[in-house]
Amino acid sequence: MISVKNLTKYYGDYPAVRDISFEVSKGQVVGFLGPNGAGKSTTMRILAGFSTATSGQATVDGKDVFWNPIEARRRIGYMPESCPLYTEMRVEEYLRFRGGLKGLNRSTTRKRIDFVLERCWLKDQRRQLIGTLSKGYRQRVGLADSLLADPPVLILDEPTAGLDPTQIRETRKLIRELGNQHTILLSTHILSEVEMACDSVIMINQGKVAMEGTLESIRHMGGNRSLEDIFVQITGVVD
Ligand SMILES: Nc1ncnc2c1ncn2[C@@H]1O[C@H](COP(=O)(O)OP(=O)(O)OP(=O)(O)O)[C@@H](O)[C@H]1O
Repeated sequence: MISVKNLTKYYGDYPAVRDISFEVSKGQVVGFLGPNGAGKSTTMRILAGFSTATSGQATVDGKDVFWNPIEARRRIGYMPESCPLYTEMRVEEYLRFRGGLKGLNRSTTRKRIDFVLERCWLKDQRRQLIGTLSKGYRQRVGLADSLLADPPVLILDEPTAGLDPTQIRETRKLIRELGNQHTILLSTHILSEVEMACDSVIMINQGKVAMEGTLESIRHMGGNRSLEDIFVQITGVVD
């Protein structure tokens, strides 16, 4: 469903992503795991069509991200790390606006808004100004937006960052449920999140894929140690 081949991205002279390749199969929830600055957001932004690559290939549902960007983007719901929401709009108004941008007709937009407001626990906030929402609620609006057009692929960049423990738990549960209908690539540096929400893991470090596989196979490759121990060894982060 997502295929990345030899993807490289330089910012000036700095290689943020270095020749990475990976595949995400249909229906999988995959954790994109790595320390700060590993290149997760950069890769996700490229996949979502918000940034160019220096070289390499990427397809989403068979559509080339660089050569067929409109078709590729139609298949992706992207939630960036900090959602660029319009603070002067009300939640429902914003989602209606986004539905229009995504090419949904009015009746589909209406139905989908009701669905995503319910799914993302936003029914009581539908008429609230986005600027008056707390960070956690803004994250929910970002998630609702990514689900709006019912895309087959969700690319979620640290969806639980900044949430309180209850919201984190609810969001992980939601992601798990969404995994029944969507292929999901989810970035995080929270290891327990991967263990709770994901089928498999792609670990990246310094712009390169360091290890990938199911949680079981990663633990096996790492000598049956915990995911945390393996992560610390790979990333060289010391307690
Ligand atoms: N627009 C930019 N210009 C220059 N360097 C950038 C830019 N965006 C990211 N970088 C650099 O590229 C590297 C990878 O950044 P990226 O945001 O992809 O990492 P990340 O894995 O998402 O990190 P985090 O977990 O902290 O969000 C970092 O060293 C970062 O400083």
